[in-house]
Amino acid sequence: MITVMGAGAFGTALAISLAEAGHPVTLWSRDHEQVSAMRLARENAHRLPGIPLPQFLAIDTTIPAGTGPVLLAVPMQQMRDVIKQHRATLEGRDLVACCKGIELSTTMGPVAILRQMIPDSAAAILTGPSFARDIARGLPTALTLACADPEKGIVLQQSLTTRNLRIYRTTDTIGAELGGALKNVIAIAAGAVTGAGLGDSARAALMTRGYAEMQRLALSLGARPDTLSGLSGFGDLVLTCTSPQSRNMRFGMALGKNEAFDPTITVEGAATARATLQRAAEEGLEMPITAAVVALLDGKIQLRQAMDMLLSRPLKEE
Ligand SMILES: NC(=O)C1=CN([C@@H]2O[C@H](COP(=O)(O)OP(=O)(O)OC[C@H]3O[C@@H](n4cnc5c(N)ncnc54)[C@H](OP(=O)(O)O)[C@@H]3O)[C@@H](O)[C@H]2O)C=CC1
Ligand SMILES: O=C(CO)COP(=O)(O)O
Repeated sequence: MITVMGAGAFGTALAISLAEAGHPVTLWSRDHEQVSAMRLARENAHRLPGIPLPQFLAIDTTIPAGTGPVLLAVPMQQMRDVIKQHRATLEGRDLVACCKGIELSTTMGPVAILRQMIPDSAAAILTGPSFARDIARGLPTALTLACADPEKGIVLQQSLTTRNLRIYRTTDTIGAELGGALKNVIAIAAGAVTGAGLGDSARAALMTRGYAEMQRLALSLGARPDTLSGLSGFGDLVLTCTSPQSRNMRFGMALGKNEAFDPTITVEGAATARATLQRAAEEGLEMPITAAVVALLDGKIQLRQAMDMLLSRPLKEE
């Protein structure tokens, strides 16, 4: 039995794909009302409207006991609390983080948190370019499964691959989690540039220099270059910085247009930008785009000033 914790857009999409592949799957939510509504309507009307839930997908507020893998598809800043509350049930099981970000209070990534909280379990992360709605509609997607234990990695890769989820494997958990976390920060910046109407050329420059920032921090923290250039890094950066399906990009677009953005929508890049800047400072690294995103979020500068700051930096070699 595979358990997916978090009946948000991503958790629901993964549960649909896995259930349709014939796996016994339980989709867990903390919310009794949401569970009743999903059971009745066979739809997650709040987070993934218009997509039917397979009849054989179980939906519950209780995590089924057993030994099957557990996918944690809750937002990054909530993951530690969720694990704390369910630690006894999760102990000894293979745990797969399905979130993208860096914890603000500790600057730790999801795999590091899993290892710290439940050291007896295998800790992995599933990440890469994939919109929940695309997965749920059965469209083809490719993801990266990172697990430091190569044998566990193979088992998880095999059990989570479905007709429309093609999963690649790596042991580089640092690279995989940082790629997914940092691309959201750059997507906010790309959205801001787009929202302000600064043009596709500016966005391409920003994505490229943003990628350089991602590499700078990730390589300094021990990531492998090929992970950053793979699905979880470059791949997800491209998707998120070019599609208004991305909430991080849409949030950035609102910033660029000086418009309000619905605060109930999950935008992982905002807290992660602050955590990233803190971590970069500890490493003695400059991350000017991330710094500009944080200053914009804090209302310290306007977009034009952010662009001027970036454009007036000392000229250097690429
Ligand atoms: N959406 C996408 O296309 C993709 C998302 N991701 C990643 O997946 C992660 C989750 O995002 P997504 O599913 O889109 O987010 P959503 O906003 O759609 O859903 C978040 C879910 O987490 C639940 N949740 C939040 N806090 C808690 C808590 N303390 N205890 C239990 N459940 C909680 C929410 O429950 P409730 O409704 O009760 O608040 C909700 O079901 C993010 O890190 C995101 O980056 C990755 C790839 C694609
Ligand atoms: O991570 C994602 C796609 O890979 C989803 O991006 P958003 O969280 O910006 O919607």
